[in-house]
This record gives sequence, structure tokens and C-alpha cells, in this order.
Amino acid sequence: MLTLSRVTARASSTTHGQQQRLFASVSKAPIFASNPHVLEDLEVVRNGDKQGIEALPPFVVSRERGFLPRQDPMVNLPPQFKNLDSLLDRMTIHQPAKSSDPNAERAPGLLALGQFGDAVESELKVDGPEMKAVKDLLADPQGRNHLIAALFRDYCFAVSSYLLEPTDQAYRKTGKYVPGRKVLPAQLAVPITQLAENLGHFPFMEYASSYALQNWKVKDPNFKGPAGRLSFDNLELIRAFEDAQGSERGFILVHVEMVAFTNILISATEDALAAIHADDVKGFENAFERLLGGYQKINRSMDTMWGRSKNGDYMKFRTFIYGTAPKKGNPMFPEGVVYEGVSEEPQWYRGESGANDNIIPLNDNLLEIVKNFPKNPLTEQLREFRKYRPASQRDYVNTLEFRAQDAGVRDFAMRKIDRLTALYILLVEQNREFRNRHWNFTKEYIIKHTKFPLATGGSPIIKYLPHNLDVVLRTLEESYADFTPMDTAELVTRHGFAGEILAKQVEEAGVRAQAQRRVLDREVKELSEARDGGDNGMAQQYDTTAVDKVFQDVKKPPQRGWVGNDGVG
Ligand code: HEM
Repeated sequence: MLTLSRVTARASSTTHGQQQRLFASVSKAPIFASNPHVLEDLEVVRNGDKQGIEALPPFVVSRERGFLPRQDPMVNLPPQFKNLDSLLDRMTIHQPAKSSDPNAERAPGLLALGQFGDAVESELKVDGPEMKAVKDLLADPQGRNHLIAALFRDYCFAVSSYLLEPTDQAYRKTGKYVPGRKVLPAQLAVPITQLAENLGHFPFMEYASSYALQNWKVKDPNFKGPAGRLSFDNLELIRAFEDAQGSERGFILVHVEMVAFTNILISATEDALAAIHADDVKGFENAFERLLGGYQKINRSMDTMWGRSKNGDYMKFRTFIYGTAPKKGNPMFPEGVVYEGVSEEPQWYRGESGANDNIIPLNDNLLEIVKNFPKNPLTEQLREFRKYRPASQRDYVNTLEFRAQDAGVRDFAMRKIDRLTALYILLVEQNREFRNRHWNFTKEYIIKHTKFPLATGGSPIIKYLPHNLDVVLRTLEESYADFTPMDTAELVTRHGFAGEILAKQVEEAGVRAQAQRRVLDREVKELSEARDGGDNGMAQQYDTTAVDKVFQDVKKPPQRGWVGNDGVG
């Protein structure tokens, strides 16, 4: 039996150490940047040392693929896993359409019928071929990281479906959540724990290693689109809880397309830091321009969410991405979950969340916005979220905080040399645009549809995101205050019309920030006052009249059976 300490002791040091050894084993060629966390060029490694690349963990941070896994995810599992594969195919609530007619009837999957738990118990056995195959694989994992990553993804889908099936069933019928299953059977608990240990993860669904970044396949390798072959229209899901062809597809794959642009962010970040160390103003300006272009592409892609994933559909798959944490105040798992065959102690893990993505943490850390976060429990959560990601990403984001402060990125940018200050402000503005759109998503996709106060990652829904947006708005206002009429005049003198446009963009960003902070303050106040009492937002409901004040178009409070009821099950 595995011990709890082994389960919960994350690979923060072990996996990092392991990874460093792996890096070292392929680093005979001069392929690394000054930062050991960035793999400069995967192609060099591939050509130079084919075995070496296979030994690398599934996620490395690279200039070529940014924060995406170093290989496209594995789609098909080996034959020993055919029972698991079949369960995952049959579980999705809406089974794949058999005809191209969008209105054609679609068969209900196991989760629609509430039959997934029983099917797991009868089709996956503790002495089944999967258990042995995982054990054998991990006894000699050399060069088989691709398969390990695919298995972790698939076991995560099975675990979340198993634990949350009763919660989802109740929610579809009544619009209310009930507790999930509190015991995970050994046929799921043991392999997911073993795979998690190998990868340095908690034994639970994660954003990068399960739900989003390891869950896509490319249709046409030669496709041309905004993100090349990784553009949204050229991607399909591998696994889904509710509908691999509908809004769940849109929700997941917009994240993937956005992350497909992070190669630009990594490359520009590394070049910006190197330029500061060389006191190379032009090099820094060039890197910041590329960074701005990268964030603009990401924000444009994010904006397509509205059309690609319908806001009324989100609640239909959201139940399955919840976690078992927080330990106190999560009515879905009041007693945690016991992993049979692993430990008798109950365990709690945060759920899948975009909060484990790196696009915004990179911006917060590189621009030193992170210094403006007050010391409070919400900021602690922001840091806690950083644990739920692959070791290379965790290390990259964490060390970036210190590398940027050590280099003095903000001071360098605010030295008022030519366009640097303007570019810095416009990069903070990209962060604002992201977080503001994100708050709008949260209002439209979640708060409008449910009173439940916890987000899937476990944060208090009406507090966490506005808190972070508020910090960015303040940073933007402060930075704008440092941008004087002299700066505008300088830009126009040196760059003519282009300088004028840049100065105008900065001004718009500064003025918008002030106005937006007033609106945000009001919204949060109204939503907070609408609560029935105060216990840090963990177990409260909203008073719908006050919610209506924020969402003028909401006519009725949620009705029994209304939320998430799509007529299935
Ligand atoms: C319908 C769309 C979306 C909804 C409803 C949504 C919802 C949420 C919620 C409720 C949180 C709070 C943290 C928690 O889970 O406890 C969160 C955090 C976060 N999500 Fe999303 N999300 C959406 C789309 C996206 C997309 C496309 C991305 C792109 C990568 C993303 C990235 C993030 C980030 C970076 C955070 C942390 C925010 C911060 O630090 O201020 N989300 N999301």
C-alpha cells in the first residue's frame, strides 16, 4: 500500500531534480538558454539525441512550443487498456453524432444514464490487465513518457466521472449539487496515484496534464490558420464529459489555441531579460513588441469563446471539473475522498481551472505586477494555484518572478527611453483586457446560472477574480500616471504618426482603467451585499434581487431543474 505522504508529497523538489537530471542528460550540445528551465530548440534535441528527447518529461518550456506539451498528445492507448478506453468513449453524455444533421438525435452515454460508476466496477478489475500494465510501465518508464501522459489524462477523466457522477445527476434533475462519491475504488485509485507520482502531480484532474493541454488532436497537419496547424478549427478533442462536438469542445480548445501562441511569449520573455542584462535598449524594445503582439493574438483568440462555447451550456459539463478541495466548506466532498488501496486517510485536491494556466502568471511576474498583490488569503490562493501544473511550468513561472525583479524589468521599461514605457503600459493593458474579459465570462457563464459560490479551482467566485483584476487596474493607473505629456511629445517627435497612435493607445488604456475600477467596485459591492451572511463566500447563496441589479437581463431566479437541464438523463 502506498503511504499518504508519498501521495501528497508533490514532486516539487523530486520531479524538478529528476527533470534537471534529464535535462543534463541531453544537454551535451549547447542548447539551453541562460535559464535552465527553457529548452531552446526542441528540434536540435530531436536531431542530436533522439533518446534524450524521449527521456524528457511530457512538458518542457520551450521557445518552439511555449507551454504546450513537447509532443502532440497521444490519442490511442495500447490494447491492454481497451476496457478503460471503451468506458471513456461510452461515458460522454452526448455520444458522437451518427449523421451530419446537427438536429439528429444523439444517443445518451453512461454519464447521462447514471451508469458510469457501475460500469467501472464491473469492467475494470483490481487484477485486470490495466493495473498490471501501469505497474510494468512505471517499473521501466524509460522513453515512454508520452504513454504515461496519455494514461494520466485518461485516468483523470475516469476518476472525475466516477466521483462526480452523482453530483451531476442531481444537478441535472434539480439544479442543486449533492455530495459526490467518497471512496475511489482501487482499480482507479492505485493507477492514477502511481502515474501522478511519476509525473509529479496530485492524483487528480489538472488543466495542463489532463483536461485541456493534453486533450487535443490535429486534423490536418498542413492546416493554415491564426495559430497554424494548432488553430481552433483544425483541432478535435480526445476526451469529453458532456459533448466532444459542442460547447465543451469550444471551451477546451479555445484554451489550447491560446496556449499555442505562448511560444511567442517564452521567446520574447527570454530575449527581454537577456537584453536588460546586456543593457540593450533596442533589443528590449524589440522583445517587448513581440510580447505585445503575442498577447494581442491570445486576447483575440480568447474573445472567440463567446461564439465557440455557448454561455448557457457551461453548467452542463462544469460539474465534472470540480475538485474535492477546499477541505473546509466544499459541500460536494465534506469528508474528502478515500483512495482505496492507497491510503485510508481522506484526500482533498483542487479542481481543474484556467487558474493553472501560465499566460497571466507570466505577465504578472515579468512586469512585476505580482509585487502589487496585497498579502491576503486571495493572493495566497493565487500562489497555491501555481502548484497545480507540470514541474517545468511551475519552476519557470516561479523563477521568472525573481529573474524579473533581479533584472529590474519595470524600472528598465520606465526609464522613458523612446517607446519602452508605452510598451510596458500596453502590456499591462493586455493583462487587464484578459482579466476583464475573464470576469465577464464568469458573470455570463457562471454567476448568471448558479448561486453556488465556489469555482472549480476552489476559489470564492465573486471575490477571487475581481480582486486580481483590481490589482491590475491599479497597476495600470499608476503606470499611466507616470506617463507624462513629455512622453507623448517625445513619441510624436521621434515617431510621427506611429508615435501618435501609440500615445493615444496608452491614454485610452489609462482612462479606461480608472472608469473600469469604479464599475468593478460597484459590481463586487452589490454582489457581496446580496449574500445571506458572511463566511468568506464559501457556503452562501446570493439574494437574486441584488444579482438582478448587476444582470439587468436576468428575469427569473434559477428554477428547479432549469440549470444544466438539457433534457438528457
Ligand atoms: C467560459 C470561459 C471561462 C470561465 C467561465 C472561466 C472561469 C474561471 C474561474 C471561475 C476562475 C477562478 C479560479 C477557480 O477556478 O477557482 C478562473 C481562473 C482563471 N482562468 Fe478561467 N474561465 C474561462 C476561460 C478561460 C480561458 C479561455 C483562459 C485562458 C487560458 C482562462 C484562464 C484563467 C486564468 C489565468 C485564471 C486565473 C485568473 C487570475 O489569476 O486572475 N480562463 N477561470
